[in-house]
Amino acid sequence: MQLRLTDTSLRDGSHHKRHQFTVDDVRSIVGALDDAGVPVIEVTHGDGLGGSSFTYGFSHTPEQELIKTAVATTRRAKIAVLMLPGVGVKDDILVSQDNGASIVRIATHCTEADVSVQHFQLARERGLETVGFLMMAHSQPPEALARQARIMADAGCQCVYVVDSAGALVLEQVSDRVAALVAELGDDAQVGFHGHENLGLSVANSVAAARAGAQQIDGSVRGFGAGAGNTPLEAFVGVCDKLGFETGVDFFKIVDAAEDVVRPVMPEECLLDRMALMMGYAGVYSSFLKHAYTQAKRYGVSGAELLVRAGERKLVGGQEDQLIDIALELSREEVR
Ligand SMILES: CC[C@H](O)CC(=O)C(=O)O
Ligand SMILES: [Mn+2]
Repeated sequence: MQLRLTDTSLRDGSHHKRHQFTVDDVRSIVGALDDAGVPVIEVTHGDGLGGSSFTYGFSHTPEQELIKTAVATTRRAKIAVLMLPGVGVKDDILVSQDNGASIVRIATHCTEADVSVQHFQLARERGLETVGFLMMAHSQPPEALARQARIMADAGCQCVYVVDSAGALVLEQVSDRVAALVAELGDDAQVGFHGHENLGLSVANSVAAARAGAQQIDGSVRGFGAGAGNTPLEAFVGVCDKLGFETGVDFFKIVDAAEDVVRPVMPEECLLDRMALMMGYAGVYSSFLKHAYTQAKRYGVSGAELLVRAGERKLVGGQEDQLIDIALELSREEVR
């Protein structure tokens, strides 16, 4: 069986690098991944088009410069961009297309697919390939996710992803969700899976997704992504070789790219440490990790406790400022 892989290190990894990618970083990573045969490479601010802001963190280099560089560097791989409606706007999609991106991935919280309808319609009218991201997929049962996937597919989405933003899903919880989408969408759209490593299961979960019928799988070379990182793409490629899934990616080349090209661009390795484990266990959006570090340090409270409470509050993307509220709550409790 054929799987189409997307590398997200130059988008999800942007969270880990606090959005400080340079043109040189993009050139070297895209060059190496393209050479290894990775078919799709995503390049955008970590929070998607338009994400460079006080709330999410300013980009070192304007994302459209990074997208242009990726397009100029790649020989075979398609360049994808991610957008969260409201963070970015439709014009951002059009500018990205003018700069050579050919796939647009629209991400919504997994109960809010209806906000993506106009973006899918626009993208298809303009001849872009479309992907939908149902984020925080652990928070909804399979049937509810499938209903949201149907909204995206009817709007023109060609592949709907089960997105384990918190790295909280465990094996059968992945296959049940993927299978529900496959049953709902049939030939109308493909199904994909995007994993995070917060409970140490991203590769196994991606295998579970593929076995349940997912045809597109995300990963990031060296795991370079938010939280404990994404599915390490080079490991997943090796596992696919062993299991008979065809990816078209050269294992030896991608292993070299991970070590020699991607690792030097990373500020540090993505770690499965206490904070990351709390995210997976409590079901917290992986991109909250750096914000949680910042607020825990600023208010002198436990980052792990902060994340557990963020999970209890069921925070979704865009509610980063509530981490300040929780940090204040914790510091008041400590004073008592
Ligand atoms: C802020 C967007 C988010 O990082 C998208 C994503 O990769 C996820 O939800 O896992
Ligand atoms: Mn992610």
